[in-house]
Amino acid sequence: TDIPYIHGIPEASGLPIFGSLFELGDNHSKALSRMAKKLGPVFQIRMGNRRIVVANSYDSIKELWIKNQTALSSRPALHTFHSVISSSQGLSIGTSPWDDSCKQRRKAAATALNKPAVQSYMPIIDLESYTAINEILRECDDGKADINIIPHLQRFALNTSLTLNYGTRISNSFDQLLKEIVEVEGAVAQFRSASNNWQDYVPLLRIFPARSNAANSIRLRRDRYLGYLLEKLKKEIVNSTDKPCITGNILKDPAAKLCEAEMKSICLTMISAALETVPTNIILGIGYLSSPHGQEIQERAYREIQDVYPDGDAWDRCLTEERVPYVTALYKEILRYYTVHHMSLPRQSIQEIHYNGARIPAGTSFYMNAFAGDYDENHYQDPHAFNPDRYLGDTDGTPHYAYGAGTRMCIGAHLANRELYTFFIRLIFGFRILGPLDKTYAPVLDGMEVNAVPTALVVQPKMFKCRFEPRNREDFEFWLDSSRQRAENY
Ligand code: HEM
Repeated sequence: TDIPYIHGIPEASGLPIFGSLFELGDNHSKALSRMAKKLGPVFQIRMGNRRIVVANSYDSIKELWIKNQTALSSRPALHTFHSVISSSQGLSIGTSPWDDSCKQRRKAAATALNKPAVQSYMPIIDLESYTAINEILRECDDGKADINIIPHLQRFALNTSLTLNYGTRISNSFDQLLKEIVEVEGAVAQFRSASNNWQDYVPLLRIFPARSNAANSIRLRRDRYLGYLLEKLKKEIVNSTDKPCITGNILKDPAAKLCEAEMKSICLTMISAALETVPTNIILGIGYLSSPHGQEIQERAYREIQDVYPDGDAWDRCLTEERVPYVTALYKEILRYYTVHHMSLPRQSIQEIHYNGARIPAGTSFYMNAFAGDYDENHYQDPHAFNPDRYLGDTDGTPHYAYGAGTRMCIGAHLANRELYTFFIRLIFGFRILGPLDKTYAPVLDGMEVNAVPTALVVQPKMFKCRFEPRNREDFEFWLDSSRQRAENY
């Protein structure tokens, strides 16, 4: 193994050469939780020739990821992703080992995603959530039609990412470029998934070229659209027809200390990071709200929105303030309950870590079983129940591990929270979300079983349908009109 056996940390038994790869199967989070029942919350496993320390409880994650955050600030380099997929456009921030360039890119991106910056992007969230909700309104047939909302939400996420980065919007759901980006980014995520790429752990498997060829073809397709978007923006800047956006700001800023490759890295980070995570949480949240229990949650949220906004101006006011605690609690519970990155993103230590008397050497890989941490019965009361109330009142510390934890925690969390809040305020204020008439399309509600592709990096919701019954069409048209008018002036 890359790192020798670590004394003082229990070890899962495994096979020669493959280690625990067979036992881990398709669903790493589930398999690791099973192993944790025998071995305790923290143990070491071998995946091929890599030794990995895995944390499976809320407190052990806190101890390793937060208390030891300086030591745990790097990311491991994996063959498929780091040598094949990323050889031309560079690495995204979330896959970069900790070095000066990573620090600089992380800092630039974090500045572009801090609170004041995010507030300046709210017109984009206004426009994109308006567009998606308007589409749902046109399709809903006053609550009589069973709707699959996934395509609407994919377009919302992609347009938000593209507009933030390049000032570009795709005006039609069925645009080729949209399909291409969604397909390629989905495939890239598959290459990052730990359970899909045995050649990352067993070097012998790299002599079979099929997987590398597939990764190469995806890389070329990704290069094509990233290049197209950047060139388009550069032309717009020359013609002074560009819209304000992150990449444009960096391109135009002579003081920006980033080279072209670093800027490209930020662009691909922003596109890939938000593309699946935000819409998946919205989709899963809508699925839950459409259930019988979801009806109670919606009605309570609706009442609380009305209490805060008796004049009916929640649609606009949610862009500038977050004043309905129950809706904040709702999106936090959606983030915890579904924890869409079950295994977060892998880490590598840069210093020795002392844990429970064991000395874990620098250079060790660490996996966070975030789903297990977010369902830890020693931390959450009745974790399998969907219950926004757990986030009301004084709640100390990290509410959940959906955004990871520590030094390399998600830097888009604030933007994502604002998107989730805006979307749910608008949806719940505008519609009653109901289950489908055709019950074969009812959503799966279990946080783990809802995932159609357990090997994927981010949960892929199983397809479901639901109905949207406008609470008051007249009010709705008025709100949509206010967003439309703002969009025209944007
Ligand atoms: C609900 C939506 C989102 C979820 C659940 C999510 C989740 C995560 C997770 C689990 C990590 C790994 C953290 C760790 O290792 O501790 C991460 C990293 C990251 N996320 Fe997010 N994310 C979301 C939205 C976004 C958005 C909107 C952006 C930016 C536009 C973004 C940008 C990033 C970046 C740049 C990193 C890498 C940080 C680093 O490696 O230093 N994320 N995210």
